[in-house]
Amino acid sequence: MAPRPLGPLVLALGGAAAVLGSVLFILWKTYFGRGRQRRWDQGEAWWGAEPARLPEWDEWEPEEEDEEEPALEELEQREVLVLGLDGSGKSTFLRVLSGKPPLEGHIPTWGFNSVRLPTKDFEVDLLEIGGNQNLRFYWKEFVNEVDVLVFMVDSADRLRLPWARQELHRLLDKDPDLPVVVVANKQDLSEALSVVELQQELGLQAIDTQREVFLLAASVAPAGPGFENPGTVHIWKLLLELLS
Ligand SMILES: Nc1nc2c(ncn2[C@@H]2O[C@H](COP(=O)(O)OP(=O)(O)OP(=O)(O)O)[C@@H](O)[C@H]2O)c(=O)[nH]1
Ligand SMILES: [Mg+2]
Repeated sequence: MAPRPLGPLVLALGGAAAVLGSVLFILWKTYFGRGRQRRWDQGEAWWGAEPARLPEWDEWEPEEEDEEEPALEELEQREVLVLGLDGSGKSTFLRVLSGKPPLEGHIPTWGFNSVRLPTKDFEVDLLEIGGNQNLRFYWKEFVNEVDVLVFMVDSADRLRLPWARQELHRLLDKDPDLPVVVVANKQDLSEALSVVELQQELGLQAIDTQREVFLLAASVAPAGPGFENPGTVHIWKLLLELLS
């Protein structure tokens, strides 16, 4: 039997991803697009909607509030964007950071995935955008909105390292001042490239020395027992330093 043509299906999936990406982009822009201000200001919904209007009847009297609600303590926000090819370990990183166990297998992120982690001085929003090829197109739209970029690399995925390199450099070109933490993930795997090899493969040695680019070896979810350093702690410590 002749193989069925995949063209229409691929087109439909591509179209769906494009629509999804646009919607996500709009959501992101309204959610993140107000700089570093707190986004849940009193009386305002987080998506920027108008607060509900009260009816304007003459006889209508609002009930007197006895006590004012105590103001929420203002904590500044910091934004970290987590990007990298599909399967590099972004969702796993967010899960482990927020104290959850890694999921079995790869469940692709078809859009955004975020966690908010409080610290003593500020709250850190970590936001992953899926690494699927259709979503990568939107990555560059977000780099100017954040304080730090984490770029996750699967150190054992040798075949796709040139793609990772290309995407990383596109992002570096987009915002020359953005601090970047490149995570050489999956160091627990025997076929993983070392940090020195990755520095070469990702073209990091050629980057302007003024620029803040860090390359950290990690294994955010080691396969099997016996791998001592899970690798999220030193990434988190570096992020806190960069965000302070
Ligand atoms: N061996 C090993 N596997 C890992 C590690 N980190 C993540 N994985 C596995 O890699 C697979 C993909 O991880 P995800 O976190 O879903 O990847 P992702 O970057 O979010 O992928 P997309 O959402 O598709 O962009 C999962 O099966 C994880 O368990 C690691 O440090 N070592
Ligand atoms: Mg994911």
